[in-house]
Amino acid sequence: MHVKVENAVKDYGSSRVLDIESIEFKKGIYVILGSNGSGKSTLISCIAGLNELNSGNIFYDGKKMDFAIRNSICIQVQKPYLFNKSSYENIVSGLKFRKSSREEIETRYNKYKDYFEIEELLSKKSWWLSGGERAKIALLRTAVLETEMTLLDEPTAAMDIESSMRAENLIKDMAKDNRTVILVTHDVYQAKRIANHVIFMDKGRIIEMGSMEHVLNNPTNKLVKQILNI
Ligand SMILES: Nc1ncnc2c1ncn2[C@@H]1O[C@H](COP(=O)(O)OP(=O)(O)OP(=O)(O)O)[C@@H](O)[C@H]1O
Repeated sequence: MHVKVENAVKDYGSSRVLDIESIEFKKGIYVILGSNGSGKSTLISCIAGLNELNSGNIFYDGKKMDFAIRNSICIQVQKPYLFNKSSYENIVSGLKFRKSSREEIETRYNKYKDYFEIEELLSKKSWWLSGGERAKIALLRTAVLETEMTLLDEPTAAMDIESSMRAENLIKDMAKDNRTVILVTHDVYQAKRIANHVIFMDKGRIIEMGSMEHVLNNPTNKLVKQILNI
């Protein structure tokens, strides 16, 4: 899906939290980095249609948001809510909500369940899971939907190193077949490992963007240079 954000402004009271002239997302993994409060979550929640811009436009393959587009986008928010059901029920809950057939649910579940070692978690009610365990179940619930565009807000923040690596493999697979992933993270190393494109934000604005390779080799912004340790 080709998403174009134009002249996007979002204000909360008198404070402007998003002020973006233009940005486009096509296929691959786009990683958004930036300090706390720089507008990363606001941007992706506006793209997902969870939040409204005060002014500006977002076009999806040249069109405005509608029901079909909404169904081809999935956002995993920073603190995903899990139902107080088994981990299995949580993983397939989005598919059930979208009225997938029983066969489809089983096929998708089996396709994704081994990205993490979740055997022990399956019988547990989600409310008893640790933070990292919940993060794995949430990411699987997002992955099984196989949406054309997936927006992820710090999905690995609570995971241990090995689990983060597994999650990164899953995220790479979410961007296969010309699909798009937009990942918000504070982990520059993670960005270096998996990003095709990188966007740096500061105070609601984009201060640097481009292919990962280009930005790594030719950062122009002083803050970006510092973050990348260049
Ligand atoms: N509903 C709201 N009402 C008022 N201010 C808000 C609201 N939601 C977000 N903000 C403010 O908007 C700014 C941008 O927030 P946002 O969550 O997009 O930042 P972020 O870059 O994702 O930060 P972090 O890295 O800490 O997750 C922050 O200053 C935040 O306090």
